[in-house]
Amino acid sequence: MSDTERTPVVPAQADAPMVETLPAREPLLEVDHVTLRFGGVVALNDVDFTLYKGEILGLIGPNGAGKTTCFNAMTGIYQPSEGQIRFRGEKISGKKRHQITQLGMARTFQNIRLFPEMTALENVQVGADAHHRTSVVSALFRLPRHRREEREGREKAERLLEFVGIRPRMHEFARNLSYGEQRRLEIARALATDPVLLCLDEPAAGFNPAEKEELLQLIRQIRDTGVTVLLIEHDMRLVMGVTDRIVVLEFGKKIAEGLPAEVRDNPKVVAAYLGVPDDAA
Ligand SMILES: Nc1ncnc2c1ncn2[C@@H]1O[C@H](COP(=O)(O)OP(=O)(O)OP(=O)(O)O)[C@@H](O)[C@H]1O
Repeated sequence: MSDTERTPVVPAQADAPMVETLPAREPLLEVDHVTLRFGGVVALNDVDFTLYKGEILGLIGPNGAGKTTCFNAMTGIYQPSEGQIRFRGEKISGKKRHQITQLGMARTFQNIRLFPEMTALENVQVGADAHHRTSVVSALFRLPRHRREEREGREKAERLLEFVGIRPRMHEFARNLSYGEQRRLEIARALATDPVLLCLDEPAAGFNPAEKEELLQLIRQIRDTGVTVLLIEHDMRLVMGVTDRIVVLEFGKKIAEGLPAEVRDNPKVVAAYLGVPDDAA
């Protein structure tokens, strides 16, 4: 895929046309009857759903429902025992992590994974470096092309830090950033690979209500630049406020899928969240 097919998330895009609120119905990621077992544990049981281009999809469910396993299967960490996952029409199975990144998928992790001894700027530049084309020779001798890419990478990293709201902290070591700033930095680093799909694994974990609200705004801004977003979350209220559609897992099975209001009123979902037995819901 050429770089021009991607929509980079940088402030230069701020005046780009807004994506329609209604999801475009072009499939981007297809989870096709996926079952995934760990020994005797069926972490995903015939899970089937599609993520459409331009939407914010919430993947929710109580603890142990299979959300992270589903994410890990989508991002190539686990291979499904049965079924398959397609991203932009291509099978994910058998692809290496960097190939999936090159295809345009980026993710953040439930437990923050930054380089603590690098600055915020350097952490983002590492992401942007994935797209550099210069050879080792060019880098070693600092040929003009390499120098230009280095400069562009830095400018892009600065714009991304501005976009996520932590540019004033760009020279700070990642370990010195506040928890909320580190979460934003993770998002900036993921965006540096110019993804078409950004997968966020519980990005609001540990946030207070004000921080959650700010994060929702950031997620909307990301979507408005043309990036499709998949959001794992178990805070139902948070998901309701930002997603176009929601898929609900419980014990590895999809128990509901639909618009936020439909999902919220679904008795199975209410039961799953309140721990009410199915037949009493
Ligand atoms: N590597 C693994 N080996 C064995 N079992 C696993 C592994 N990863 C996940 N599981 C099991 O698979 C099931 C689904 O776990 P998963 O972490 O995907 O749930 P989750 O919905 O992300 O939960 P949480 O909200 O607590 O993060 C659980 O029963 C879990 O114990």
